[in-house]
Amino acid sequence: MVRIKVPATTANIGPGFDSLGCALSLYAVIDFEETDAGLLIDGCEPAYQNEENLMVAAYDLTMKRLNMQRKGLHIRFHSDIPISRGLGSSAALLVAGSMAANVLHGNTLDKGEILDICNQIEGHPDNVAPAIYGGLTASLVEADKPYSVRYPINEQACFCVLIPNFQTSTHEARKILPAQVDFKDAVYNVSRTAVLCRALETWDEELLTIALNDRLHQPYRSQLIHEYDKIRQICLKHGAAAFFISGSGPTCIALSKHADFSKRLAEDLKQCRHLWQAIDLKADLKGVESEEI
Ligand SMILES: Nc1ncnc2c1ncn2[C@@H]1O[C@H](COP(=O)(O)OP(=O)(O)O)[C@@H](O)[C@H]1O
Ligand SMILES: N[C@@H](CCOP(=O)(O)O)C(=O)O
Repeated sequence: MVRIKVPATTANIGPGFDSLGCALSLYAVIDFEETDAGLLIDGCEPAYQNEENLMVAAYDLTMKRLNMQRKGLHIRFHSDIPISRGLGSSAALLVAGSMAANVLHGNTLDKGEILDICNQIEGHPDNVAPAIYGGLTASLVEADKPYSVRYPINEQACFCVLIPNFQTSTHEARKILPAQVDFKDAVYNVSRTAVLCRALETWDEELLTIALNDRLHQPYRSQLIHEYDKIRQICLKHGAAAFFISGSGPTCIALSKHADFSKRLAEDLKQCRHLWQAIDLKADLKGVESEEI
């Protein structure tokens, strides 16, 4: 039996659409045990207790890569990562399933191969890469193959995640994006993404505020997020260095160097309708971990 611990992730980080991502200190812990036959999944909603489950899909694709076939599987699932909120729940499941199959069958695949398998299912590497490697990652895809590099992130960086009481689907939030962008907007994002990676390392607050802006996805997706403007104003009023949509939303993130930033927001959040929950997180630097038990 193997226990997999995998972090939540925030993708895009403002201008780095489908490229930047950071692992966060919020986790799913999942046990995988091979059995003689059948599939048993404990701990998640009945709707997900079947062969369609993303953990199972990633497990099976990894077994295929290993030229093996799954017999039976018992999964015990516990996750603090909310579903369909923009914190990479689907990537966490994929990474856990792929990693489990690998560890239970000789541990012959490296992290690059796990990334490749998970990206095949997820379709973009910006959540799965930090879930695997930890920390801040930048990724690209060339001829269907994902490549990721890791950037240092300043230890002062605090991510106050604001999670509302409604969901949005990543699939739907991708459909509303335009098919083409203005050249000036492309330059706006490319320049900010490059500068942002260094500003996150040095913690240059002036640059972080400017570089964390985006013209590719947030102007469209903010319309799907109830109370977006109100939440943004609250966070900036209380001293956030920057505010951005986590992944495809609806979770938003206030970036600051204050480890208890959520406390500053508590009173104002009571005035909002969508029961925004504020949680103070740090970057997770380890990425997925496995332990044979
Ligand atoms: N416990 C779970 N078991 C199986 N599938 C899940 C589970 N949690 C989430 N999912 C799948 O992941 C999807 C959510 O992924 P997505 O829309 O990409 O949002 P996010 O990754 O930001 O949470 C769900 O619609 C479901 O298909
Ligand atoms: N780059 C993707 C990231 C989606 O992240 P999720 O956590 O919302 O699934 C996008 O912006 O569509």
